[in-house]
Amino acid sequence: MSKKIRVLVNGARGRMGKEVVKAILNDPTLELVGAVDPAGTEEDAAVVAGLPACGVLLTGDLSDTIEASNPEVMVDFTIPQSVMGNIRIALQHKVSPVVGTTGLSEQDLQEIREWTASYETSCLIAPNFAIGALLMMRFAREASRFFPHVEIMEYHHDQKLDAPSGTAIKTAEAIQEERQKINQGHPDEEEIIAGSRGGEFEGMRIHSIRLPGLVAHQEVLFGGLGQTLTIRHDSITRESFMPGVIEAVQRIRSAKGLVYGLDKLIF
Ligand SMILES: NC(=O)C1=CN([C@@H]2O[C@H](COP(=O)(O)OP(=O)(O)OC[C@H]3O[C@@H](n4cnc5c(N)ncnc54)[C@H](OP(=O)(O)O)[C@@H]3O)[C@@H](O)[C@H]2O)C=CC1
Ligand SMILES: O=C(O)C1=N[C@H](C(=O)O)C[C@H](O)C1
Repeated sequence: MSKKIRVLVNGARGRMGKEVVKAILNDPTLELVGAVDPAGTEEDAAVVAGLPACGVLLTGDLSDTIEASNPEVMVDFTIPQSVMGNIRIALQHKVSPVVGTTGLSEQDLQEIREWTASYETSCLIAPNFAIGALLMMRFAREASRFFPHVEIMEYHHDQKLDAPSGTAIKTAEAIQEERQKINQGHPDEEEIIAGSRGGEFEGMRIHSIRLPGLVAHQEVLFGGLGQTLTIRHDSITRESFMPGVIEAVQRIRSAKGLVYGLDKLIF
């Protein structure tokens, strides 16, 4: 059997981080070598994730942990405020980041692109790792050729920090690349309550719903003459993201520079 890929999980106590720790420990091609979260509690990462102990303890400092554990890949599910710093630290150590954390701007992506070039290390930024969500984005892009009038509704749990979701932004970008430019809605429409029409992206409206009980869901709604088309994806549990995360970890070291979107790595 070929050598296992050495992986560090950043944000290992979080909702996604715990799921990733489990997925890595259950995959025979991967080895968990580090688990970072700010409290650095020194608890066993597997126990925190609900499995029997694996011997990897939670630590608090990313640089120190990279130096001590020598990972090849860092999986990052942290928070929008810390992700840029984390990516830079990983790249400086020639560790490839596989990043699920959302909230990155176009300018951030450009900066990461430059870092990957100067440190000669690849990096994946993937706003969504669920294969069904990638297909939803692809189908939405295709549909927008025939239905240019579109609104995006994204639904998430109420602990989410960023709005709109990374997936909604990526979907809007994909549609914008494909459809003819149009102005949607009535030219004289007026918002009686500010924000009622949602966020605006290149003439498209994005609506962000936050409620307990939700995980991650999105509808792309198209309207045409006498008809509507709805393309919907639901992540019912966070396990939905794990096959994509594992594929990404296995493939990122063979990629070059910044890869934006898991579709670019696997389709
Ligand atoms: N791409 C995808 O497919 C998906 C992306 N996401 C994205 O992943 C991110 C995480 O989501 P989720 O797991 O729900 O969030 P959580 O809040 O549950 O987890 C984030 C974790 O990161 C920790 N953290 C905060 N700052 C740092 C830091 N500097 N270094 C290391 N760890 C840190 C937090 O610790 P503490 O609580 O102590 O601050 C927390 O344990 C979000 O941006 C979300 O949008 C989520 C699902 C799928
Ligand atoms: O915060 C989440 O939960 C999710 N975030 C990602 C996003 O912003 O698109 C992916 C998924 O929707 C879950």
